[in-house]
Amino acid sequence: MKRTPHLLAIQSHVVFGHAGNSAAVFPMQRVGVNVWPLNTVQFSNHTQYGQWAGEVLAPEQIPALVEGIAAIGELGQCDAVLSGYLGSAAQGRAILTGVARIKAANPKALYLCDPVMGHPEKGCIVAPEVSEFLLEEAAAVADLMCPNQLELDSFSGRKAQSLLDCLAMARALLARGPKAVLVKHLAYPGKPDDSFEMLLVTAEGSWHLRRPLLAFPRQPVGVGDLTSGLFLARILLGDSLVAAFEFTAAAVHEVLLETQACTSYELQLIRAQDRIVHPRVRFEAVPINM
Ligand SMILES: Nc1ncnc2c1ncn2[C@@H]1O[C@H](COP(=O)(O)OP(=O)(O)O)[C@@H](O)[C@H]1O
Ligand SMILES: Cc1ncc(COP(=O)(O)O)c(C=O)c1O
Ligand SMILES: [Mg+2]
Repeated sequence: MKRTPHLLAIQSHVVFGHAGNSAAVFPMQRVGVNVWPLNTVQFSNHTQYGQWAGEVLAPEQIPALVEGIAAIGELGQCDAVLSGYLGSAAQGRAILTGVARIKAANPKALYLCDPVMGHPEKGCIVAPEVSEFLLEEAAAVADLMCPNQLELDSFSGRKAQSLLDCLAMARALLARGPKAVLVKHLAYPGKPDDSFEMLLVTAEGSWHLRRPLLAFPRQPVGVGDLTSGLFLARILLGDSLVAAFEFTAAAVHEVLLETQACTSYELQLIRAQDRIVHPRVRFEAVPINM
């Protein structure tokens, strides 16, 4: 019988709705991964509501919890670590300590870093030290990185001018260490208005993917977290990087279709759960030869 992979997911938790682990854990479980959620914050709701209650986990708790799993002899079972929104660079460093401990217990374990930096136009920006930490420290350790274009722009210190420019920025990030860079959401002048585009860049090649851009009165939150979680889950389940990329785009699109049909602000993960596992749509990752 094929072993069920185990994945340590270190990101935020919201009591109501879906962001961070609250967007990623259930879909990753639903596709067949044993998820170990380690919640970096517990908030009542995601921050785009403009107000919330709750607390941030003390950074030292992250390696302490990892050590607790080591103490019961289970850490070697961990096949991957996923990290998302960081409250501070200190929290990021605590995650890297945990990653090093896990890689010592299982040298094959993968680390996917989603370098969440928020959207300045939504009033959500991370401290410059977090951006610096992600580029200078996390990128060197991460096996996979999943920025969106805003995050890539922030790493590059300028805005992308074309698709080729996005590709160059993703390649520059790849050169810092990861084996693959998934750009979850492209933005560049001249991008067709009706499409939502993504990019996968590895040492072997680059692939571009288009899916329909859906209209929402308010952009749902947690899409990025859902995207990086499903991408890693499918890799652990044995997909190639390109297959995991195509699967993720299709599954996320299904969730967005359901969310749009319900005119809901929060992602409709429960209603879309069967289609997350068996998306009806398929989007092709097209190789880019430039
Ligand atoms: N097909 C789509 N149509 C319209 N909006 C989408 C679509 N897919 C994702 N989005 C929106 O685009 C943004 C996704 O960008 P991304 O950077 O990947 O994630 P996030 O901002 O959630 O980290 C989110 O605001 C999400 O609500
Ligand atoms: C608590 C929390 N976690 C994570 C996120 C990131 O969500 P997204 O996937 O949209 O980047 C947000 C966004 O507002 C948030 O409020
Ligand atoms: Mg994000």
